[in-house]
Amino acid sequence: MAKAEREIESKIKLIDIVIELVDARAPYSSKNRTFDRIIKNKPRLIVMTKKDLADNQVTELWIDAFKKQGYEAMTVNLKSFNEYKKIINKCKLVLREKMEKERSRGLKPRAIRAMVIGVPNVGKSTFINQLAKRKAAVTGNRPGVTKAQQIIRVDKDFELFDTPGVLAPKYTDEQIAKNVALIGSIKLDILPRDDLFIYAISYLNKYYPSALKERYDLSFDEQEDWVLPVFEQIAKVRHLKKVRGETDYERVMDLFFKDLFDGAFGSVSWERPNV
Ligand SMILES: Nc1nc2c(ncn2[C@@H]2O[C@H](COP(=O)(O)OP(=O)(O)OP(=O)(O)O)[C@@H](O)[C@H]2O)c(=O)[nH]1
Repeated sequence: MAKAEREIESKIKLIDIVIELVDARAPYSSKNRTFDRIIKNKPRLIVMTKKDLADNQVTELWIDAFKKQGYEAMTVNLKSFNEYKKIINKCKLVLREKMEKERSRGLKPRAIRAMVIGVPNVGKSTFINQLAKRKAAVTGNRPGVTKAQQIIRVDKDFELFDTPGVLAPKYTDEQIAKNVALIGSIKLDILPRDDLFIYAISYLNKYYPSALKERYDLSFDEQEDWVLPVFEQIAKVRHLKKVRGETDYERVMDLFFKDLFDGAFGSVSWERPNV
């Protein structure tokens, strides 16, 4: 087992609940399934971040899908004031029965201890910093917690490790690599740019045709030979200069990806659950 995995595994033993952050725009692709092996049966809350950038209807489908798999799931916009509190409240709710049982057995009331995990760029630091800003992190000098391990005590009922568990997504699957690139979590150059461009345009045409129409006055039939006409149309609408009489395809792709990351197509989810 790799060092990062071993570290996460040893911390998991010390906590009551894992908060697994995934990106709402691609909740499957922005998960690393190694976490499942490490976490095993520990209570887990799946939090889909970046709710504001995703398609609400699709996010609702994902919440249902995760619940069907037996997970607690919710979505948040961590950029919205105080929304992180919903995560804490949900953790408390998920563990209410367990904590009540402990109390009824005569155990001393104690805070729930949680840990955040996720692949890069899903909002782990944003969430942890929001908690840390309000409360000083205290070095854990309790049993089982190493000196270097910092714990943020949010209130008397909730504590959080200040360092998240991070694992990179697995890019072995090309579809996962595409989705993770399209949500901006990895550099685009992991894949041939034109493949990614064609995939993204085709996906938008299928699921968000009005976004393409609005931005580029573009609509096309997948059955027809559409790729070159799409390049031409984007170049025309955006008044791109021709280079030696030819459309500058690289510039078209630059423009498209800039538009994409600037949110020009509105709220877009890049994957849907298999329902
Ligand atoms: N729009 C939006 N942006 C968010 C949200 N949550 C996080 N972000 C942004 O996403 C980017 C990545 O957030 P981080 O908190 O750095 O993510 P991380 O998981 O700690 O990333 P690593 O440090 O790479 O592991 C930042 O630009 C955040 O401002 C959200 O709910 N909505």
